[in-house]
Amino acid sequence: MNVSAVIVAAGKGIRMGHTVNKVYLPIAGKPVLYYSLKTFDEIDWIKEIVAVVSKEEIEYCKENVIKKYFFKKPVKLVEGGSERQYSVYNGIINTKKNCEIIAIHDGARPLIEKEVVIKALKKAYLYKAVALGVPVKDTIKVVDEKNFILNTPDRKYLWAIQTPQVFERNLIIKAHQKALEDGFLGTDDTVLVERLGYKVKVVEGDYRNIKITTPEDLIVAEAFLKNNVL
Ligand SMILES: Nc1ccn([C@@H]2O[C@H](COP(=O)(O)OP(=O)(O)OP(=O)(O)O)[C@@H](O)[C@H]2O)c(=O)n1
Ligand SMILES: C[C@](O)(CO)[C@H](O)COP(=O)(O)O
Repeated sequence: MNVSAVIVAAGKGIRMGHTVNKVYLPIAGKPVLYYSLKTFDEIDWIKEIVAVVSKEEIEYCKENVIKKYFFKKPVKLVEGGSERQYSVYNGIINTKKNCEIIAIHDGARPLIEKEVVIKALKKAYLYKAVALGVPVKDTIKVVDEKNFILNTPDRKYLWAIQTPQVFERNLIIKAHQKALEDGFLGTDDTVLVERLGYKVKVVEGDYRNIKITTPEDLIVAEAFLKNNVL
């Protein structure tokens, strides 16, 4: 397999409420982004890693993550955009043209496991577009603007979607370009492919593959790491 990984880390981490971008905050002594990169670095099918970082943090990332920790593969740093979708787009167009498959992952999901990524890559060869996800555990309500419940979707059809999301290179570039043309902004990458009329397969992920978003997520992530469950 010839796979490129695009790891997006150019957000601001506003919900974390910290002065430092959350992807550089430590978990068990190492930056969040280190763990996300490491998993992809260890997978042989992945031939290149493109990390998307904000312009002001390129030097910081080089010094404090890329040079400081040993990665087997070179990590190409490219600039992010004002929205996650624009950061992803800049990442995917900077992958090598000969890669067949692109795995897009949030730098803010450090607990992703190698075996889970490999499962998603295998399925991507079959289905062309896949996303990891887990069945939701809570009951989900649709509410109106005043928080009155409008309806209760049947939980057996509801999955919380994670990353990596894995696609054929041409398909995901086409989906992003169409979204750009239409001024459509999605909260993940599969929605852009859905808009083209393609079926996207959800592959069962891992409840531990949390996105570091608010301060308590750092505590949970550290607990998982310290309990040696990864
Ligand atoms: N303009 C952006 C926004 C987000 N991301 C990345 O997309 C992932 C998921 O986004 P999210 O958790 O929303 O991160 P932030 O945008 O940093 O968080 P917040 O919304 O709290 O500011 C993160 O790895 C983040 O760095 C990015 O590369 N470029
Ligand atoms: C892509 C994602 O991680 C899938 O769950 C998520 O949608 C990112 O959302 P955010 O708005 O950037 O937190």
